Amino acid sequence: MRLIPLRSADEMGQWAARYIADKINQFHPTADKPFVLGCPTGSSPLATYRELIRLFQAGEVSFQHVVTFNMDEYVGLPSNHPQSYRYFMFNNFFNHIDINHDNVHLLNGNAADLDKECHEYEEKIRQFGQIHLFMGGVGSDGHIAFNEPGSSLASRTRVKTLTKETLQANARFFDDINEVPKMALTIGVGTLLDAQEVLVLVDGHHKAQALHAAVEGNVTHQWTVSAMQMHPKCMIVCDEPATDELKVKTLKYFNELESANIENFRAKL
Ligand SMILES: O=P(O)(O)OC[C@H]1O[C@](O)(CO)[C@@H](O)[C@@H]1O
Repeated sequence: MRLIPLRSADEMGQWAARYIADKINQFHPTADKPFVLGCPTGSSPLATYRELIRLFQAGEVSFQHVVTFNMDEYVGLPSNHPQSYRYFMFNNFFNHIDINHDNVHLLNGNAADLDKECHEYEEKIRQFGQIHLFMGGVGSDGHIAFNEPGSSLASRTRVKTLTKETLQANARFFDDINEVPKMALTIGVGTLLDAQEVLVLVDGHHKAQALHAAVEGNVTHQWTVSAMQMHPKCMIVCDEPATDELKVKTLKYFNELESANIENFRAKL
């Protein structure tokens, strides 16, 4: 696991966007060989999407041959609801880049048969072989995608009941906490572990315990982000407040490991 300790959420966005753009460009995607990108929603990836749009506008990356799979979606929100993850993705990202909308895959939280929807989603991912890079955010309870505490670390895409902590955290996006859907469709921890590479964004003091669990804790279903310790290629990008619960020694170790890469990245900004 790599940990990239940066200063701020904006800097995280710049790092993650540059990383994703470089991966796409190095892959040389074509219609027959698309780059498959996994996408999260929420506040964590906003700066990354903003920067990816800027890189696209600057001609530094194209999404013409990129296929996307989103991590999760609320159950029961109309697809044009401003808080639906479909709306979020088009509004914050897809409408501003050159992606072919046929290449966009989102879970349908209004499907008549939700289990079938989840099963077919896994099947669609399999048809592309593998997700090349899955970006994710983390909840303050350590959930990755909507894999809440207690989720099987072998889980696949399925329906999940959201915890009270997640409902409270996401209430800020709704007028009233009672409007937050209580269930979601989410890829599983196993789905994420199958990706070739995972990039996790962790920002803010309220995520400090989750970051501690991810980096210094044991692998446990109580903090599903900790399963990323078992991934052969996982990079966690964080800001300063998120490191509040890390041991000084841990932070020093990762700072030293990544200092040349971070200096190099800052020099190019
Ligand atoms: O980024 P936020 O809004 O803090 O939410 C944490 C994560 O939990 C989710 O809401 C569920 O996957 C993600 O969208 C997000 O990355």
